Amino acid sequence: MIAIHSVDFSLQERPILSNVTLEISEKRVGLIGCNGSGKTSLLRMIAGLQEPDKGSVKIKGVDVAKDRQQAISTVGLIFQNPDHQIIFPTVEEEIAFGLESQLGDKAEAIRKANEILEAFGRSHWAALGTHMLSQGQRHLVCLMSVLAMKPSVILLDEPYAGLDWPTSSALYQWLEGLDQQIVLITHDLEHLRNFDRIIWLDDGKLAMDGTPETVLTAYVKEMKLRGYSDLTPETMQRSEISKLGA
Ligand SMILES: Nc1ncnc2c1ncn2[C@@H]1O[C@H](COP(=O)(O)OP(=O)(O)OP(=O)(O)O)[C@@H](O)[C@H]1O
Repeated sequence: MIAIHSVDFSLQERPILSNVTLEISEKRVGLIGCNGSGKTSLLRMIAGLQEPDKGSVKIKGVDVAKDRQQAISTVGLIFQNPDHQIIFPTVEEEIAFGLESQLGDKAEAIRKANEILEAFGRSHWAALGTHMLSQGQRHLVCLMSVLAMKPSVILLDEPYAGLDWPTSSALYQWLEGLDQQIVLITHDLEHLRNFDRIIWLDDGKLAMDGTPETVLTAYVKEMKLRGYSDLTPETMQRSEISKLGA
């Protein structure tokens, strides 16, 4: 469903993603890697918010960077930082905004916004100012805004960051029950144990791609190796990742 072909992307002449090719049809896909390895950049590309310098990203055959109208109803991205997403003064307006452009009906959009608020036990938030909420609460508003629109692909960048334990558990169960395809970035590997596929990015390149058992095991081993040693070029050479051909 998601076809990423030979993608290169640089910022200020620094390579961020190099020759990334992936065909993703699995329902639950985890994206892992160290800080700065290019995970968010790749997710933004799948959402069509960033065009690659070279190569293409298509969902169901649609080039998501070129056909924005089609992309908006197909794919939803929940940003790592809610302040990059929230634009409206109240929670209800924020959630209803995307729904209104999707449905073309304000009253129906407001009804659906309140439906999702109720599903998350947050009906009392509807009239609250978005600026009055904590960072974790604003994150939940972003999640509800995207989930309410039911895109066929949902992209989540660190969705559990900043959420308290009950909200995090509720979100986990909510995501498990969704029929949509999910691509999720997280540093909390426990959330990925039941996933269908894990993609590991390292320094903008594909390091490993496979089942959680294979990839998470290799990743943890590599991270321990990096954490316990000084990362000289020699230790990098000896590390697992060089054996993986990354
Ligand atoms: N606007 C920007 N200008 C310049 N460099 C940027 C910009 N945005 C990201 N980068 C760089 O691109 C690289 C990849 O960033 P990206 O956010 O994709 O990594 P990430 O794997 O999601 O990291 P994290 O786990 O810390 O969220 C980083 O080295 C970062 O410094």
